[in-house]
Amino acid sequence: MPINWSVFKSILNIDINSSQQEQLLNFYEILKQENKKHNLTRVINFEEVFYKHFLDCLVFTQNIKLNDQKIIDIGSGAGFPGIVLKIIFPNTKITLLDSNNKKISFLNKVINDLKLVNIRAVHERAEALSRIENEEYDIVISRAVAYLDVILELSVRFAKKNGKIILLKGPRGEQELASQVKLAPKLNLKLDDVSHFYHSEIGKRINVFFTKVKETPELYPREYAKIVKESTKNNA
Ligand SMILES: C[S@@+](CC[C@H](N)C(=O)[O-])C[C@H]1O[C@@H](n2cnc3c(N)ncnc32)[C@H](O)[C@@H]1O
Repeated sequence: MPINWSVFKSILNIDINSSQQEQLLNFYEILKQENKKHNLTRVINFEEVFYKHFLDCLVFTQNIKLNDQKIIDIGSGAGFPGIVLKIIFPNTKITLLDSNNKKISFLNKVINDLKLVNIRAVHERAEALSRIENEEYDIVISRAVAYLDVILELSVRFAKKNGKIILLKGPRGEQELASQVKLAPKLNLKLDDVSHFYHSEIGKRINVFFTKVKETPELYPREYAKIVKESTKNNA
């Protein structure tokens, strides 16, 4: 089946050139190949990867202009959204973070094979790395990593003052939103926008945008076990 690249424009108003198309195809081939060994993603049929990974990762760019920002993708997994963002917005500077070394090896292979620059993959936990890379990023993004209040606390310290935290969520995002009401002010975050999107092939997406208004209190992020325990209690 021929690939309908025009949907980047028609659905998301994104212009994509032939070298970006080639990079996405190469990314897909590496993913398919390595998935046989490492079980990186459930979604592997090309059409599904095209809509449910590539296009899905770009929906939020309708709400924010990407150019040369410094971005960290927490829990990047097989490179979503970080690798897709690098291909489509090559001037961004991207850190891909994951606590699973198998994912980091895969991400390094993609970076090398596609000859991507100004992008690195780091094997570490978010709560540990954010104490080191404190307030270094313009944008902190993640997709499908944890419940909304948990990922918010894991993200917050990475963001610069006035930096953005963007959570790419599925249909359950709406219900998870209640968990930010008490937490966001403690983290010095302001909820900017909750963006609802639906497309028959991509599905229902809820993207949540925060701005960091002041520096992060020393307490945060707490130990992972504590964050999850409180989240479970609050969201029971
Ligand atoms: C369900 S996968 C999602 C991967 C990718 N973002 C996507 O949307 O396909 C969640 C990833 O987050 C990573 N992860 C979970 N908790 C983490 C933490 N505290 N620090 C860094 N990575 C974490 C896991 O290793 C896993 O690769």
